[in-house]
Amino acid sequence: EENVYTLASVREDLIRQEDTIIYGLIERAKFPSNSHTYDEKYAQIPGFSGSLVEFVVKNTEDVQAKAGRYTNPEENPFFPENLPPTSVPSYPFSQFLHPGAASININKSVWKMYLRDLLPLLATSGDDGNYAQTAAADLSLLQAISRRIHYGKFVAEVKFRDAPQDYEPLIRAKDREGLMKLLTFASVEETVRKRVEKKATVFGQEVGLDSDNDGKGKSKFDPTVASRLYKNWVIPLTKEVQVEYLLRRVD
Ligand SMILES: O=C(O)C(=O)C[C@]1(C(=O)O)C=C[C@@H](O)C=C1
Repeated sequence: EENVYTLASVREDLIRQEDTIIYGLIERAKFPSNSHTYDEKYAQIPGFSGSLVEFVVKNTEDVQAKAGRYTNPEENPFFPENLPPTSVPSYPFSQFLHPGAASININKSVWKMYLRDLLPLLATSGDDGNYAQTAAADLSLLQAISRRIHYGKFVAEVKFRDAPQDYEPLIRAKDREGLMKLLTFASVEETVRKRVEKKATVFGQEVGLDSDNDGKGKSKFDPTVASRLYKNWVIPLTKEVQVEYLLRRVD
């Protein structure tokens, strides 16, 4: 098999994805809240009903679907309805996941969390007119967060293969609570949260040539937003994906 997933390799991948999410936070924090971006009544785009951010995300997903993005089982669209098929030659992505994985997409929850919970923490209030740029920053951050959360499918498959005898009885009994307990590693979660806050502090600081001033300037965003994002939403939703995946794992 081309792509071998192990608990160590999926955790390494999750660590690398932290960087992408933190850069995404920094890029979005560059803009103020720009509430018109999210206002359905503001946009008035001919032939489209919805907000500017919906317009940008839907249309970008259309283009990326044609370019093959969603043939990779690590990717999940926000608007899977009416997405065009890929128009490029297909790549043989490893079929590591159980086929039930394809029916798991919790991007509706990710979207709601992003608009309702994350943006108010991240963006200072204000309006600078850069709505399209704001929507583009939202899109990359949403995609990074979604990819991380749905990576729970791979984490769960690895855990199942490592200990089917522990998982199978809980799956058959549809014991969500038991599964949640079995897949949880509290100390790993704590390490993740602390590392994310440290990375956010380091990546968000001003870098100058005078080392006396390093880390003294204004941070590009509040690093605790990154750790709160992980603690309150990213880790819980990754675990929800793991439970949903496992419940479909034995048929
Ligand atoms: O590393 C794992 O084992 C995971 O399942 C990932 C993760 C996370 O989202 O960071 C989720 C659940 C575990 O309790 C620890 C960490």
